[in-house]
Amino acid sequence: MRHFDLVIIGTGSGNSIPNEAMAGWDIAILEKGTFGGTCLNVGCIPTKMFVHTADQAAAPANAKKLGVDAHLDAVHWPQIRDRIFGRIDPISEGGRNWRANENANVIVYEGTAKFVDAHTIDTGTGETITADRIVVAAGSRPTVPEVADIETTGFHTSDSIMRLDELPKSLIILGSGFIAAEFAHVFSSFGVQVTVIARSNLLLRHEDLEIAQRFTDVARTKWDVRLQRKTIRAEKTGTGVRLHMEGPDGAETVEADQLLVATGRQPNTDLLDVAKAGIELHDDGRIKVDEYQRTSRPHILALGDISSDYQLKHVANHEARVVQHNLLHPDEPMRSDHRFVPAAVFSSPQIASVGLTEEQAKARGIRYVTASQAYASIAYGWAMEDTTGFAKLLADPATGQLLGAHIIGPQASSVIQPLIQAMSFGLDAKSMARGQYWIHPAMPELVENALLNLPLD
Ligand SMILES: Cc1cc2nc3c(=O)[nH]c(=O)nc-3n(C[C@H](O)[C@H](O)[C@H](O)COP(=O)(O)OP(=O)(O)OC[C@H]3O[C@@H](n4cnc5c(N)ncnc54)[C@H](O)[C@@H]3O)c2cc1C
Ligand SMILES: NC(=O)c1ccc[n+]([C@@H]2O[C@H](COP(=O)([O-])OP(=O)(O)OC[C@H]3O[C@@H](n4cnc5c(N)ncnc54)[C@H](O)[C@@H]3O)[C@@H](O)[C@H]2O)c1
Repeated sequence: MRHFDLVIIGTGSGNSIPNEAMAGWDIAILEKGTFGGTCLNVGCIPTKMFVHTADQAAAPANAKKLGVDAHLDAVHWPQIRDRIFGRIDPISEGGRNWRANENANVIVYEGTAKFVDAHTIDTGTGETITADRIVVAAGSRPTVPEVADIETTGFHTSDSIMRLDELPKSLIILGSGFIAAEFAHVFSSFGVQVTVIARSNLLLRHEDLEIAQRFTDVARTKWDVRLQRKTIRAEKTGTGVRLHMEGPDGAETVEADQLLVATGRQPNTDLLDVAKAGIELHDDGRIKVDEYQRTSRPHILALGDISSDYQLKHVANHEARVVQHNLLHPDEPMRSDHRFVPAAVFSSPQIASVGLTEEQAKARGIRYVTASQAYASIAYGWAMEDTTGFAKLLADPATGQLLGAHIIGPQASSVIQPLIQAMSFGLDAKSMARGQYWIHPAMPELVENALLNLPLD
């Protein structure tokens, strides 16, 4: 049986761990799917390439209020799809070739790995291997909700929807989180009739309440938004799919050409038989790790979606850097820093957030002051004629330190970055607002004014 110094399961963020300092180590990398993992192949990167294209497709309709008559002539779905994957697929293949053929100390096993015991792994290729240390970076996959006949009716998830043969005329999106919000924007901007079905009374319910409320209000002007619906059954029709639901007004149905299920993601621990390694799990199936990314078996480390509180690529990458350091420097390990984890929803409008929501501050009994600033009241907001965007901040009244920042509106994912920086480096709101120039009349004036609006001494 072949023995390795290090085995890494999963080629998403896990693939970034082997570096030159490990050139003398025997390393095995195990992958069951497409090399490069979720973000590159079916996640962040293709979705944002579609979102940018959707922003362009939506631009003519938005230009009207500025006095510009423009018209969207056509959306060439196959060309868009092939442009995006024509760029991504070679990157994945190149990454695979580099690891498999050009890294002298790395062997790639392409199969579904399973633990045999805490040091032994069945690679799923017919070969079983052993290792001194193991990194589990096996990610997550879409959850399919319990809806009668959904499997036989057929549906898409984020894994398949971006590779459709043709653009549907209509699309039902089941779910109301990140993926639902982003794909609703993409497909509706391409002219598809979109219905979004939510169990709760708001879309993006994890956001600060005022942000989720505003997003839901705007969404209702563009998409058929059905809130507080329980989906009971799916049914195949001559042209697509019909869903049977229970809602506030009783039973109802909705039909479309295609169905996208976007109801969350589950960790891939079940595929790995982790019980055989004696690794402890959370109730939701995630691997339990300590601040050094060590599992309950200290020679096994875990990172990213399979263990993290956050299903975000920048978090998986951060945790991979921590794991890499701790493998190389076991006597001087570093801790993961999850204090100020930002996230953005690349929909329309965009949303970005970091730190506490107002509801979390209240629930935890944390003292806070809050202030908002509308895009409509800054000069660049006038330029864009924005009427719905705003920034909302929470700060500690005693120290002026920021506790949370939430932005809904144009380029929110970029506009929020100085607030993430201030929180990460402990800059208080007043020093931040008045201790630097803010380029006039640019979008970050939204942040400057929100900071100045905070009722701080
Ligand atoms: C549609 C979508 C859009 C997203 N957009 C964003 C975004 O804009 N920004 C952001 O921060 N995050 C985004 N995310 C989340 C982000 O993609 C994930 O948090 C991140 O990719 C997780 O990385 P990972 O390394 O933990 O897992 P992954 O990248 O999923 O890698 C795990 C790998 O392990 C392999 N594997 C699993 N089980 C086994 C096994 N038993 N044996 C061998 N191999 C196995 C899998 O095939 C996979 O390749 C998005 C996710 C989706 C689905
Ligand atoms: N921009 C980004 O960073 C980005 C983009 C996409 C995905 N992601 C990551 O991927 C994860 C998965 O995304 P997601 O949108 O699938 O999950 P999510 O957790 O964001 O949202 C899932 C939604 O589905 C709802 N839901 C669950 N079961 C349901 C049912 N039976 N019927 C109707 N609704 C139901 C939930 O209430 C929730 O609103 C996200 O949590 C996020 O961390 C990030």
